[in-house]
Amino acid sequence: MKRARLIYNPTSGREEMRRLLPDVLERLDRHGIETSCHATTGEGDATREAAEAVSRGYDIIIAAGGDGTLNEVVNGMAGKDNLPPLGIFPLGTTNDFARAMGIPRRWEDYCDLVIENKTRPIDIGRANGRHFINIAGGGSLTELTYEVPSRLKTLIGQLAYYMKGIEKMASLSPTQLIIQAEGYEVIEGEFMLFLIANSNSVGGFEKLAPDASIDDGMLDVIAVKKCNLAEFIRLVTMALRGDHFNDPHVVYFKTPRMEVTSPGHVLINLDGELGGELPGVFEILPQHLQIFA
Ligand SMILES: Nc1ncnc2c1ncn2[C@@H]1O[C@H](COP(=O)(O)OP(=O)(O)OP(=O)(O)O)[C@@H](O)[C@H]1O
Repeated sequence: MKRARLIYNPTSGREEMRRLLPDVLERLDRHGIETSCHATTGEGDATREAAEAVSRGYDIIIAAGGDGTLNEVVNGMAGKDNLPPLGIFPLGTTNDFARAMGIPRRWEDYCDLVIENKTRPIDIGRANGRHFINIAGGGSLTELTYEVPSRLKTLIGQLAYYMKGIEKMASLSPTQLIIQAEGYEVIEGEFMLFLIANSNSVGGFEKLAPDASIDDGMLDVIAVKKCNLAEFIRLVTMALRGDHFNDPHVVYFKTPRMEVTSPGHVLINLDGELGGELPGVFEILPQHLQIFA
């Protein structure tokens, strides 16, 4: 018998996990996976539980919830030795990461992947000691993810980000950044934002970093140089189609590690959550975690 720990956000996805729980547990148990559960109670709880599950030597950890819960679970696990593989039941609105990994929508299909032990290694990003799996970034526009009220988010999903984004563009301002990436000369200048992608699915922009691969040991960095509102809107439209790489405002490169500093006050966004502020050291932990996928 294997032992699994299922950490789920009971409020995610119209409380879907509560409904599915008996069937999920029964299916796993029938195939030799004895699963105990923890319903998260609020911020930070999933991180504590995941760290505890690693220490207690569970064979499998499963995170059920939105990207927030997943990020918390990864933060509880990453950096430790002897990590068990991680399963993901995507229950949120965007589920960026699960989409990038091609995780099946049907819970039955996903349980079967866990039962058959189908895993693949993934890179984990680290920024000033905290971890991210999808994307990190900074600059005024990346701050909008904290400002979308969560009730609005669940009501109308991704549209909320775009609405807030349009509202925010009017007050878009550049920041002075110094970017020191391993393998490159120092880049210094005024930027609208910088994004560091680990996977290639970012808030509906599937073509933002089409080359980003989850297991290549590299971060894909996209920085947008100072431009006016019209130019920026044009760039966003181009980015939806993946045509932004030839634009003179776009700096794009891959690196395993980089340091970003600024004389200004710049917040760091990690997987849509607030992750401290610059200066920041961003690095990749190559193939650090096994995911059922
Ligand atoms: N019982 C709970 N009640 C309220 N908030 C919770 C609870 N458990 C966890 N949380 C918090 O809710 C945050 C968001 O959760 P999560 O991302 O799983 O759900 P979501 O908002 O449905 O997903 P998405 O962000 O994709 O819309 C988590 O980061 C966590 O801090």
